[in-house]
Amino acid sequence: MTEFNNFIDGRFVAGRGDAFANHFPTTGEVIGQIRAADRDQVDAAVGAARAALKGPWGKMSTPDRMGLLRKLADAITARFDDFLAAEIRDTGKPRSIASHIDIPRGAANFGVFADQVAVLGTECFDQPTPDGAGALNYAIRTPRGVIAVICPWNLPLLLMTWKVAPALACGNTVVVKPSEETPATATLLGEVMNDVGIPPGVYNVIHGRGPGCAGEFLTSHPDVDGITFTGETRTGEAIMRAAASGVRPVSLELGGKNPGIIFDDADFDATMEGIGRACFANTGQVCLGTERIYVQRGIFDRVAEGLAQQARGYRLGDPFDDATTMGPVISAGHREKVLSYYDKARAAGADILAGGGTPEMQGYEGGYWVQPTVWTGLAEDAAVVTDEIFGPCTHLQPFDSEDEAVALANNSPYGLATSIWTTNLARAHRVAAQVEVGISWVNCWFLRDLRTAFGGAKSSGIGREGGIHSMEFYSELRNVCVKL
Ligand SMILES: NC(=O)C1=CN([C@@H]2O[C@H](COP(=O)(O)OP(=O)(O)OC[C@H]3O[C@@H](n4cnc5c(N)ncnc54)[C@H](O)[C@@H]3O)[C@@H](O)[C@H]2O)C=CC1
Ligand SMILES: O=C(O)/C=C/C=C(\O)C(=O)O
Repeated sequence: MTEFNNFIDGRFVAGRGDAFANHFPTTGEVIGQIRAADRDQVDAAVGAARAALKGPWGKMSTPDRMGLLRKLADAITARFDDFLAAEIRDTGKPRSIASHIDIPRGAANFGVFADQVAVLGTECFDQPTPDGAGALNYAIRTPRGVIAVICPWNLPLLLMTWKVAPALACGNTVVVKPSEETPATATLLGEVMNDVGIPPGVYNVIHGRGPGCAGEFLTSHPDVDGITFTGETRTGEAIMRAAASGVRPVSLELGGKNPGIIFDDADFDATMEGIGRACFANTGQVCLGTERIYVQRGIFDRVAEGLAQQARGYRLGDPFDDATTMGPVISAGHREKVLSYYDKARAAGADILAGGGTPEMQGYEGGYWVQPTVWTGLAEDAAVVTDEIFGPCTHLQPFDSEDEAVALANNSPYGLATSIWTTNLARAHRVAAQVEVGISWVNCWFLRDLRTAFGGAKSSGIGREGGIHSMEFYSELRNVCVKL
């Protein structure tokens, strides 16, 4: 059984907070024990991060830091199989997904932000003065300081390094609080940090739950200079309240109820492939996933049947078997939440085109399984159509006109992402500009260029990360005005 310890100031230390079990979602068996950090240990982690800022890390040149980030990318790749096994055991996600998305992106994030900091410039202004000599204003970029990184369980290494890499690139130090469901890859990264020579205190990991525990101890710590978070909107609100004390900046990437819009001129096969992934990839546990689909009436039945067939075609099972295409959801609690929506859909009179319950899983009876599910026929104010479910399920609704599709898509407090499927380019541009989201995909989904702005509108978040936008959050500009 693996013991997940905290990583503070370059050393692994057993937590003095509560201890709780880590489960393998495929079977439900206990595979590890997490020893949460208590308040003093969170304090020690923040203290170590502060000391590292003042120490060798704070004094290191940007090229040297970039060199270490590139080494980190290489070192993750060198230990690819260890990271892969750790991620699969924590999440139950199929190897086919983790080996193509989670672990490669975990490494790539460090390379991308090393490149980004290499081309980072600042502004400069000549200023006329009454004496005619002028002044020169130029900005220098300073790290924000100690960054708290609060992560979810759906893409643990990918989302954690998406924040840690730019934070370190800008010269900050970090204290990471991984999800209590997925402690493994953040812990393993501690070993890699030591192996490549990242100074102690630059990267710290504290384990534990959120409210009243390590998460809250960290976000409310007065010596934290900024907080970055991905997860549920209500948690984002709690973190924002904590950040108000001390006026600390936050970057929040929150929930979604993302609409897909399919026009009748779409390339049918490509659309079905893309929208299917958008609904079911990672067992629907992707904040960008599509839980509402609006289909132009003429092709509604064909799309509905195509999607239902896809849902029925998933192969659930052993994540280490390459034939497996869908894993369980993350936990017993999350399964209960997802299934409660399956019940609500049935009670509200949905047409269940596929799934709608729990699969028979011989040999994996204790696992957290749910069936990939497709519904239609519900009103737009049904809970299944309004709430983020975060499971392998979606609801289809017909529309007649472009304006109606846009209005339906925008009828949500969330605004994270959309995908628009059409061969009419003018319409694609029009609709992409009108849907109130941070990310509009046209004829694709989850096609990521890591230089682009990533984040949500409305209740889906505050701020953008990615490329220069990450640099803006993880550094501060100081203007220097020189009288000539
Ligand atoms: N990427 C996303 O958008 C995600 C959305 N979710 C949604 O959120 C629901 C709940 O899942 P959870 O894992 O409970 O998400 P969550 O948002 O509560 O947890 C995410 C992280 O925040 C921490 N946290 C929770 N409360 C905190 C607080 N008051 N202060 C500081 N840290 C805190 C947790 O320990 C975890 O590390 C899911 O059912 C799903 O609908 C969950 C995970 C990811
Ligand atoms: O590609 C990314 O950087 C992020 C993808 C997914 C999420 O943010 C999420 O599911 O929370």
